Amino acid sequence: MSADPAATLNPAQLEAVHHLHGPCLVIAGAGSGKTRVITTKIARLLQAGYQAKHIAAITFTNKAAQEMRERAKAMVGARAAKDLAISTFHSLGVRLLRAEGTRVGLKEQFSILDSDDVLGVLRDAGGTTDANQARSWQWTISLWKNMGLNAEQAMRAAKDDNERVAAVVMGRYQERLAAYQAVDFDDLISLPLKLLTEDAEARGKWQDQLRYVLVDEYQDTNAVQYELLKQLVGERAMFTAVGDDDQSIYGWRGATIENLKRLPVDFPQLKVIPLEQNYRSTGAILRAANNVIATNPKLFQKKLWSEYGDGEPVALVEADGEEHEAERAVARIQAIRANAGAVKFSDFAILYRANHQARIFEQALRRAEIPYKVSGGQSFFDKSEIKDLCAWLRLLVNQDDDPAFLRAITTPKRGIGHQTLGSLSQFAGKWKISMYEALFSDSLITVLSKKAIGSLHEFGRYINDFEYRARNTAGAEEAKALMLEWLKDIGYEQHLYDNEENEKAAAARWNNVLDFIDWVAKRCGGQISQEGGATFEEPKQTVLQVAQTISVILSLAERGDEQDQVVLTTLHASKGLEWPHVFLAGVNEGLLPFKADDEEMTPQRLEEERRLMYVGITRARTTLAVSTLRRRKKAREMVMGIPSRFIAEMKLNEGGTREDPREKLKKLREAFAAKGAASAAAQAEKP
Ligand SMILES: Nc1ncnc2c1ncn2[C@@H]1O[C@H](COP(=O)(O)OP(=O)(O)OP(=O)(O)O)[C@@H](O)[C@H]1O
Ligand SMILES: [Mg+2]
Repeated sequence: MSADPAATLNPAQLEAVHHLHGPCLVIAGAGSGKTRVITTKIARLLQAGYQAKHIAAITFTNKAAQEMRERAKAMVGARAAKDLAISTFHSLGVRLLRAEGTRVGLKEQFSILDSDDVLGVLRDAGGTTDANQARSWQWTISLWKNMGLNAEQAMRAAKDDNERVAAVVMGRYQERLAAYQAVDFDDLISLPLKLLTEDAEARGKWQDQLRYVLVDEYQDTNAVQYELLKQLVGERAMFTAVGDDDQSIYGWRGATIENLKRLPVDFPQLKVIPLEQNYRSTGAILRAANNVIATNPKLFQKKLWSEYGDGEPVALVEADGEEHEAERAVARIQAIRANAGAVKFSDFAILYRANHQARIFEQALRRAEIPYKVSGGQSFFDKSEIKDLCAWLRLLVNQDDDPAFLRAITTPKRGIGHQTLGSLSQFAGKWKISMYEALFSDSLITVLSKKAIGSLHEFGRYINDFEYRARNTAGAEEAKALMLEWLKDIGYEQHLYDNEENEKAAAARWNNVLDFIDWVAKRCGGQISQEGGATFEEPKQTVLQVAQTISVILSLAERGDEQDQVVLTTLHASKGLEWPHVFLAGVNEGLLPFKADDEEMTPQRLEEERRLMYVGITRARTTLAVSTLRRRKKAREMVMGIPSRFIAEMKLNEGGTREDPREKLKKLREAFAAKGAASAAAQAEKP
């Protein structure tokens, strides 16, 4: 361990790190080093004699937990770090239930239901096959559970008939979970809470086990999590919580800022420490962030300043549509990398409000051969339907690609069974040829029936025929027609509907397929009509040529250096993280602030969206681009894009020279001293 783990902290951070004998709350803006306080404090606690296993740090996501473990490891060494209990509230809950579940009526082996399982149980409990109905119950019941309500209490709290029905379903749902010996995610918090509240012995044991608790992102805890924390720390109240009320973005999931207000009431000895220096962002970025959040009512007054100077102004990108926006993002990445030395791909993040916004960026990044990863959501190209289609395209390009062959021949199913394919594969292995080549071999008859060979030949002929057509079809419109014909030939749409549990999911997949087809077709050139009606002429390419480039792009992206990738992520999942270069996409009314068509925008919702914008801006260290769409796609239609009110609130044209007051003072003093020295020198020169 380094001599003093806190060597590079400022006095306020040090105060938080060294405050060991009582509860401590660090409340401070983004990038002020709150998480750094937590990791350093872990080292400090070890130094002060705490054993690692007695220290629990609670983070908001598994990823954050992993990162904190890495940081702790670097600071205190792998041995000490191993025993630290660094986890999310949920995984801490799992640990408690695995150890003590029998005390709250669980068998030793209980199961944890994921969201799909829960929907299944809810449909059963509510006697419906309607997935949307089940989803709405799931939502309501989860909120109730997070507020600490049981079914009876929920019934009393219910505001209308819908909610009363939900409360009845909740009762039946809980009965079923008990019968199945299963818990859902919310139970992972509420059952440990019940345990610690009602069982003094268990409470004593765990308070003795986890002697010091640290909580990051405290503003996003919900009521049940807060109660659990209270039970864990008990009267001794040895804990440090850090948070920022301006970054509370999970109100929709039951997180409540009340927890911040309650802390000093429940723990009168609480030491509250503000941090004011930001170590993350340039002045220009910080000013934009401060300006936006200033519009929200304040719980705690915070003034953030940075020593880093103004830096580059925040860039405002105005794009003609989603595709243009993605091109602009790619161009920025390329320009920044070209202009500055040693900029890695992993220095860039593209942030957006909703998952579906990722796809167009993915496609543009692929086209530019820039490695990327979609964090906290599924990549478009990892979706099974897109992988299916890519397998077919790969097979067109190279019939000897066995994995692609296997995927294509089995999706959709065409009555060729596993046994047939197994024999074909063995035969191919024996003769060291590809499965495709094996399929046309005369001696295949020694291992397969005539009927099986007949179906294999049919598939082989189809591939040949498709390849021939792909070789001879060029231009966007023609390409699209060919590909739609192909999908019809192989019955792909039907395949999706046969394999998805509900129609909505199948329709969503089919939509992805159509998007993919459009994307491929556009690359085939010719007369292309752009979003919004403009057309232009591109050199024509055949479908086969395009399939070739796509195959290359696909394999490139898969081989890409795992670490060095542009990050695509939602604003919610970006919390706590930072990148040198951030591109904030789709900053439009309706998208950010997000507003559903049937939704009435309450002031509370708007404030939460504004905090989300604040989170987004404050992820950036060196450059920030905020992008807005002049036109945007809404349900497959183009609508006019209205710049988000948050853009005006950033006040990008104002200021730019506003200095850190301390900097200003220092300069004044220096000027004064210089002046004094000059006049002294002038005096001295006088005869
Ligand atoms: N005293 C310090 N001196 C230099 N750099 C620091 C100091 N404290 C923190 N940093 C750096 O500043 C950046 C922001 O710190 P950190 O992530 O801890 O802030 P935070 O308050 O947790 O931010 P957020 O609210 O976004 O979670 C990190 O790169 C961190 O290493
Ligand atoms: Mg943090």
